[in-house]
Amino acid sequence: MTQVVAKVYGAVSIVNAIAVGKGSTLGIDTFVETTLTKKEGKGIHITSENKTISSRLINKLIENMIPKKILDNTKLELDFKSNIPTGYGLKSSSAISSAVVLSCAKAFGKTMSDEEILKLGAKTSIQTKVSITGAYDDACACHFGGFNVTDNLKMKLLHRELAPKELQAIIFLPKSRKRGNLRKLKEFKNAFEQSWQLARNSDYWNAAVLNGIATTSILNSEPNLIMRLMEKGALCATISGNGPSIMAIADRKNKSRVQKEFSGLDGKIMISNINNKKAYVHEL
Ligand SMILES: Nc1ncnc2c1ncn2[C@@H]1O[C@H](COP(=O)(O)OP(=O)(O)O)[C@@H](O)[C@H]1O
Ligand SMILES: O=C(O)C1=C[C@@H](OP(=O)(O)O)[C@@H](O)[C@H](O)C1
Repeated sequence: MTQVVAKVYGAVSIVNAIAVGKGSTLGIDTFVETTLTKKEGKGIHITSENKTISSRLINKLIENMIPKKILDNTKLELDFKSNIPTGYGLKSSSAISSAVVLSCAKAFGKTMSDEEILKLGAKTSIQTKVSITGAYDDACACHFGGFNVTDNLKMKLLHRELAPKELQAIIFLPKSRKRGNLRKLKEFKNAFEQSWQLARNSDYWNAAVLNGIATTSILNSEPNLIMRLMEKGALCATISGNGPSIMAIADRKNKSRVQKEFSGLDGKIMISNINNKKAYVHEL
């Protein structure tokens, strides 16, 4: 029996990649932890906090990695612990993908580069329709932490750098989980291209504000909220990913004022530190 544990962190968006195929992201210290047990036998059994779940994404990742002949003679048990809310734009799917690939590679003695791990996750997310572009931007931030700037269509990480670790992400999770019409994002390519160019030049806060004004306007959210958060001293504010979460980055001095802006709204508030740590895996 082999047992391995992989831990991968969460992230927020700076620039949504759907419109122009290029994105930017920032690591935060939410996480997904996978414990993989490999035994003699057959079948894949997935649990999340001890409840059985089914996941096409996870099954497909394993199928894409491990030859059928080997899988037919191996029993795999994967248990997930996660504090990343799923389906809010906070990168749970990218974190899960990296955690599965990292743990399978370790358990089966497969040497994979970071790029191979990330590309496999991105390709599988397109294959299973979990993402549109492959979300290579999200995958990089979950895997490496810090700021990341990517070309998702080429699956290339163009730049990454550490982020100021004293800052915090203040994240609002609206009670209504409705997401807007994503096809509309492509009608405003110019705004996203400009926003990505700012991120490419390491001007992340302006990039995120422009992304925030564009995404809130297009996805029927509240552009005014972005302005109000900025007035309260946020360094930036935007919808994260396709939403519906809204994130603001602030220093500790302005955190409470920014947080208060969310407190009258219907939903939950989450505070997270910035993450610059890389994902990791080890054998138990
Ligand atoms: N804990 C989990 N267990 C299994 N699958 C998960 C888990 N978390 C996320 N996923 C996968 O990720 C998808 C959510 O992806 P998406 O809608 O892009 O939101 P997010 O921004 O959280 O990544 C889920 O539908 C599921 O396929
Ligand atoms: O489907 C995709 O390719 C993407 C989905 C969005 O993220 P979420 O899945 O977190 O909403 C977006 O931010 C990312 O740049 C690309």
